[in-house]
Amino acid sequence: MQADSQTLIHRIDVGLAERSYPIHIGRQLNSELPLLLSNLPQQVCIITNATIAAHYLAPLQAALPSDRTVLVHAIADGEHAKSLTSYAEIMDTLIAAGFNRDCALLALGGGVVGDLAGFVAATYQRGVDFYQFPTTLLAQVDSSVGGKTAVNHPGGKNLIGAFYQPKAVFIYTDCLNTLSSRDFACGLAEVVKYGVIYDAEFFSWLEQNQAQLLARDPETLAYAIKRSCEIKAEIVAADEREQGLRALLNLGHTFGHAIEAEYYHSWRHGEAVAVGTVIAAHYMRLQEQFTESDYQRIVRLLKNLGLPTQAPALDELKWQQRMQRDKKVKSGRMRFILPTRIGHAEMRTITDWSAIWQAISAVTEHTD
Ligand SMILES: NC(=O)c1ccc[n+]([C@@H]2O[C@H](COP(=O)([O-])OP(=O)(O)OC[C@H]3O[C@@H](n4cnc5c(N)ncnc54)[C@H](O)[C@@H]3O)[C@@H](O)[C@H]2O)c1
Ligand SMILES: O=C(O)C(=O)C[C@@H](O)[C@H](O)[C@H](O)COP(=O)(O)O
Ligand SMILES: [Zn+2]
Repeated sequence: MQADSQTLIHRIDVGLAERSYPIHIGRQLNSELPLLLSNLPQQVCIITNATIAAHYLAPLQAALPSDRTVLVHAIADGEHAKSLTSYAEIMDTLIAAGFNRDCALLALGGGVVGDLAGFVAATYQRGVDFYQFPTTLLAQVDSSVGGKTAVNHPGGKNLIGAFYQPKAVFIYTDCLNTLSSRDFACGLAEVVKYGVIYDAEFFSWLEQNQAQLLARDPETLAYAIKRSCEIKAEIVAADEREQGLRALLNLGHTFGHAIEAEYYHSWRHGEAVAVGTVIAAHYMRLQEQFTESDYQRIVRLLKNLGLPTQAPALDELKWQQRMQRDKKVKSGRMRFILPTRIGHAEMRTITDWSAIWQAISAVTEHTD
């Protein structure tokens, strides 16, 4: 690994035939960036929010070729901005500025900005180029890679969207220095996910490197991001449209999305995924298909990384209604990603609601 903060550390390719693209991982918006962006079209729109812009808009603008027409569109900060309203506002901006089909959109931000900008890119004039500049850990390890783009609907998370791949992903790990501890932990929830579903060795590495991760040690972080992107790239290349393998990336999300949809003002995606992962593991433990010791390892690691492991109180009917809107539901039957051991998970159809409810109840925080 290079120690020089100006150079690229890693490049990973997402292999999707003619839609393949690189993930560049470096420390700072660096000297290579102008070269990597030299093929940008004439019209460029950066989509971001004010919090992120305050830190990273100027360096990104400085790295763009100087003769381009650059528009900046800032959305509101927060999950509520991943909406059809924000989507329509960006469309208005692009149309008012006369942006053509050969424009490019740059998503500068976390998962909210990336998912929304990607969906705009997928649909503006039936599809324009877009580039991801993820600035949260969650976006660097997960949402910027793989082409799931979406907005939320009051009925649920990511209900309106498209599979649409970026042209390239540019990850700069020093951006994480300005991220809050809470949002940093959210990214770690998705990092832990990769260990649980796919790579037992990586899970053990996370257990052994908790302190360095929490201290945001650059080399430790670079490895965690690289390994996460490698796993995601491999899964996406094998199953871009989630016909099978890719569904594993949804571990904990059936439960997590229900919590998020009900409590989006107070719960973050990564926090809800952490709790959802615990519920999934607890369900399997109750079925005696997951060991007590693996269950305890997951709970301990998530807790140590600063994540919640207990669900908020939520009515049984609300859980059921929310989970019925999950995109994995097939012929009216719920399907879940369930770990069988650390490093391996499977998708299963479960028709016995009482068994699911038992796992949810056991993991729910009781305030009385
Ligand atoms: N498309 C996918 O595959 C995928 C994967 C995982 C999650 N998601 C989606 O991602 C979203 C969550 O993303 P998120 O956790 O990045 O949340 P987010 O985008 O809301 O960002 C979290 C907070 O961090 C701030 N922020 C961003 N970068 C910063 C920086 N470098 N320094 C300081 N503050 C910074 C943001 O302004 C925001 O307040 C959810 O909507 C989730 O559904 C999508
Ligand atoms: O890339 C994927 O595939 C994922 O499922 C990654 C998840 O972490 C992410 O939260 C995704 O947006 C969930 O997708 P959804 O299909 O359940 O909306
Ligand atoms: Zn997720």
